[in-house]
Amino acid sequence: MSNDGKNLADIVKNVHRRLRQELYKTGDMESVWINHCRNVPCLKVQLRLYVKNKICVNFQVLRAKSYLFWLIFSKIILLKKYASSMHKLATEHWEQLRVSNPATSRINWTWSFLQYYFFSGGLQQHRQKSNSDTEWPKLILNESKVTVLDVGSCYNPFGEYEELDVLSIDLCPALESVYQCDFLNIPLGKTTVIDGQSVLSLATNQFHCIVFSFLLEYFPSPSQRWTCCEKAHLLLLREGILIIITPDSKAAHSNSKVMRSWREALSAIGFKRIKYEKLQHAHCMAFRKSSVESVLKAEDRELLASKMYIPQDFYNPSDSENEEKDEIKFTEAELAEGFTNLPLFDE
Ligand SMILES: C[S@@+](CC[C@H](N)C(=O)[O-])C[C@H]1O[C@@H](n2cnc3c(N)ncnc32)[C@H](O)[C@@H]1O
Repeated sequence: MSNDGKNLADIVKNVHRRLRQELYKTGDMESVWINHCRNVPCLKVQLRLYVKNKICVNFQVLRAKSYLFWLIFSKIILLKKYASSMHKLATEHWEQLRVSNPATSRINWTWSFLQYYFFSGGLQQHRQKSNSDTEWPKLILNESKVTVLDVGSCYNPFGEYEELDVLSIDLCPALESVYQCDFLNIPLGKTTVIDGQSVLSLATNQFHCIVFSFLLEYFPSPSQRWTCCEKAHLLLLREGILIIITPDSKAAHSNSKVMRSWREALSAIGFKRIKYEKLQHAHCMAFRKSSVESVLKAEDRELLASKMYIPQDFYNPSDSENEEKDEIKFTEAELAEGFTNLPLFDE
């Protein structure tokens, strides 16, 4: 990979690493998350507030406000930089590989699975296989389009497919075709509400497909990943599909324990894994919403949420500046290595 590509990948990885460090320091994932994404969608409001408060006579207060403003502003810049780096990495560097070797592409994989499931009889096959007495509702495609919610979309990679009706959302979108939305905290209700460039709420039982492509490892805690999967279950139509793609450049077996653990957690939510494939740089999985909402006890939920771990969750953050160097200290270092890298391709 070129130096430019490596630099872009470092910007992306550093944001993930910083979140994990913050969580280790404070142990409070809620405040870490609020801090991370606070005010991202309301830069205009922040600027207005700041200008209004500039008349404040108390110098200390003004200094504190300036500092706060600087903090907020630097965070916004950080997330914007992340968005543009991720966009460039995917569309310039990874795209070259997609063209030369289409089998390596998570986008191609997702599209070919959706074609099979929704347009080539896959849905019917799985309905029969499920051996359920339940009367399955007919999953209807509106105008023959598959409704897709692409969470953490960044640059709307699925927008190119005419057969898909895609709602792309991201904490900090790289493009205007992607709506701003914090999926972790978005309210779910009867209708989807969009205001300008932001999604304010999402309707349950609405989507044929939800995509988490390179999303879950962004979160520093297993329970945040679990929350996303629970939300996906509520938002999907019955028999709908959750696609999860997670980066890993190692051989399939190296992280099979992690993938098994995710599968168990998702099964408890009501998702059945119906397709798994290891591509050169990613694990690709399709989960089918096979049951209506399950009622879980609080202690079971906690245990199940912990199953959504990734190896980096166990790093000592004081070592994390030199994460790669320090891997040898961990018993699961082998396992962890694959996940410390977003796909970094050797040229
Ligand atoms: C590694 S990028 C993946 C981009 C794209 N899906 C792909 O496969 O190339 C992860 C994206 O998830 C977004 N993200 C992280 N947390 C999110 C949240 N709570 N709600 C919405 N998007 C989120 C980030 O802003 C980032 O753009």
